Amino acid sequence: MDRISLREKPVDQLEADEAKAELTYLAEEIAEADRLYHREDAPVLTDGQYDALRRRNSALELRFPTLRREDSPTFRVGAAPSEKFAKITHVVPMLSLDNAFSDEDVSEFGARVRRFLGLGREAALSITAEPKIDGLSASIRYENGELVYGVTRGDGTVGEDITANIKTIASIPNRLKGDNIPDVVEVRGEVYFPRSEFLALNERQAESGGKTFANPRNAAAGSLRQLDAEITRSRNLAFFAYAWGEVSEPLAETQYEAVQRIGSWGFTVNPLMQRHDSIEGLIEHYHAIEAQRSALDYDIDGVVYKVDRLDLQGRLGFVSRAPRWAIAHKFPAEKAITRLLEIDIQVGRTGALTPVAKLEPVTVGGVVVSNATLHNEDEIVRKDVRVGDIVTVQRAGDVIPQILGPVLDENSERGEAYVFPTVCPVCGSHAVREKKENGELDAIRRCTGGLVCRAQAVEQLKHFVSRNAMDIDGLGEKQVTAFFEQGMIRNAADIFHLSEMDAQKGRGERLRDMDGWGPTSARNLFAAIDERRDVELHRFIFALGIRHVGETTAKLLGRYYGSFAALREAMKAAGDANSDAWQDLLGIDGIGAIVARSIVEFFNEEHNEEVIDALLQEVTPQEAEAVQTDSSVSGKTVVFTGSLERLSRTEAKNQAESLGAKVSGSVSKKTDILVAGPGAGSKLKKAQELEITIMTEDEWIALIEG
Ligand SMILES: NC(=O)c1ccc[n+]([C@@H]2O[C@H](COP(=O)([O-])OP(=O)(O)OC[C@H]3O[C@@H](n4cnc5c(N)ncnc54)[C@H](O)[C@@H]3O)[C@@H](O)[C@H]2O)c1
Ligand SMILES: [Zn+2]
Repeated sequence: MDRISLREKPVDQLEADEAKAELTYLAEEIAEADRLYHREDAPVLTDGQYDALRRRNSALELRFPTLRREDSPTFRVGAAPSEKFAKITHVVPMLSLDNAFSDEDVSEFGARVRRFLGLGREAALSITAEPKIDGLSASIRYENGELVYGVTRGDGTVGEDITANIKTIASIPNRLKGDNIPDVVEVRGEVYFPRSEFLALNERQAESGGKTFANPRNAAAGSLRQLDAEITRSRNLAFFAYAWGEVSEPLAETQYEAVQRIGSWGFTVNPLMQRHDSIEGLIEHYHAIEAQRSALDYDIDGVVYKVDRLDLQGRLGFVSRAPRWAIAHKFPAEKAITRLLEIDIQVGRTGALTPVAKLEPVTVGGVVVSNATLHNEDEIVRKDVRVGDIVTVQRAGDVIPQILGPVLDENSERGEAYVFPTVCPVCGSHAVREKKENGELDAIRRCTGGLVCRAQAVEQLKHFVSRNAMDIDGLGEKQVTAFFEQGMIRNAADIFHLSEMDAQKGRGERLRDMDGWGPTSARNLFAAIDERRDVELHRFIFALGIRHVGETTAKLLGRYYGSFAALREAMKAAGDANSDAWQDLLGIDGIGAIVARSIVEFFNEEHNEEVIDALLQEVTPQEAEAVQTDSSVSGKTVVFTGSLERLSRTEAKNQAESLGAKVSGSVSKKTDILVAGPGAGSKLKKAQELEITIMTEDEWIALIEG
């Protein structure tokens, strides 16, 4: 999700219309993140990124109160319940919490509460502090001590009915214990996934081909929000009670006592909950909890403070999505220090080379980390991370831990600066960084050996056989992946040997004997493959999977060069940046420098050449559909410039091409005709210098119609 990069402009420098646009953007972005996180249990942002979006939104609304949207994230909690579940409306809404990120934020919270209540600085104010459990909240309703239903928070007003799932959780009683039980009580708290179970769950999931989870919170959400409660049961979820919803009688006078009372009914309440009379006391306890964090069997992401007296809570009430009497003091991201053993380069399915740090295993926030990302080449340089260094690793509530940088002192003995490979570690082809539109280098280095690179093979093969490429009947993504996995094809050329290889196999081992195949379908497949041996040129070019070359570019290339041999020869020549071939390629209307460079790199990578040679043994791409060769402009190179009045640019271009002309975007010695409309500038001047035939639009039309 590239879109989430925060706009950098300081809030106090924004104009109202900019702020308005940004508020719209933030509302959409946050709503989408909420949906993915709360409903799909599949977040795409880190919690840090998400919190930053919300903070920016609040800052904007503070500065431009009138621009606050009706659907502002400030008013919203969570996400609407999923259609998968029946809905239950909360009698008492389930809200979120405001966040504090620093000690000052906590002091400010205390001051705010005192101001609101009209309490002087000396007046007593007791506040509880307890871990903020990173799971998902649920409300469980009891009538006369019997469990009636369980609900998720949903959007705070309406939640999802998860009664069957809740009943499978051992730490949630089906019947409340003791004799001190209200007629009606909704116990609220957090369902979480014990850490001790988390790694084991992921291992089991991976083995059985199921979904693995990024962290215990997602595992908890994914396990609880199941249609099949037996799956929930198998997951050993746990629950901490810390709050309540509707009650038929007051539970106690204070938060602390109310929670202890809930505990007496058979619920687990958190043993780290304390009461303090000063902000200093709270912050001290915060640090004490933080220090134990990695030893706890549950993930926590902060400490929640709540005004202890329930009568004061009642007076303080709520602001939009959170109570005024509570705040969550979030922990900074978790860090640890360890040694960087090695930098591994992994090649992705699209050829991207990603550096992965191999670490001496270390526990970060309760999870053993032995791999971390280094993002890309520039990051390694910027942080000057070297193999052998002691480095700081961070895990910020998200999936992949990252390396922050080396920890150095005068005595550090360091290795050489890391040199990022310029060849693909998988296939040995060149790996290059593209220049972007703005002239900067792309952060990602990619393998150019698209046709030979094992890392890219499956994706390449899928593309090769796809509908708009070779379009082989009966050979789709599924089949080609299966053949690859069975070792029957490694690259595109192998497809054309399938039938031959198959014929050499013994009885019971041939394709016709395989699951899902039979004599007819196997025969049909081989026939379909044979039929595509004389594929159209543009399909063949597209099928090669050259980066940036889509169907349109493939057609342009096909039309311009006419045959595969001509294209290939020209591209080899274009490897020389001073060549006419390179200028020619750049001149093709519709092909920019980035695309051109990528094509040339592809054809000049020797590994690709081998596969192209092998392919050409099997496939004979047809010459581009014969264009009219007897027209007055066939074979001529034409450039259009200035504004055209009778034809649109595209029309003029298509027409010229269908008459066998080549349309170029720039004037060179090779240009035969320049069609110049009003407003023509530098191209006209250049054509005059080169003494090229110059025509008006009318003259051009007369020429082609004549
Ligand atoms: N990564 C993403 O895309 C993404 C998207 C949405 C939300 N989030 C995460 O969720 C947070 C916002 O979600 P939220 O609205 O649930 O707010 P929140 O998680 O910051 O705080 C409210 C919740 O804390 C929970 N909680 C845990 N222990 C508690 C305790 N002892 N007392 C009271 N409540 C306790 C309750 O479930 C409550 O609903 C963000 O700060 C972010 O970390 C991430
Ligand atoms: Zn490669």
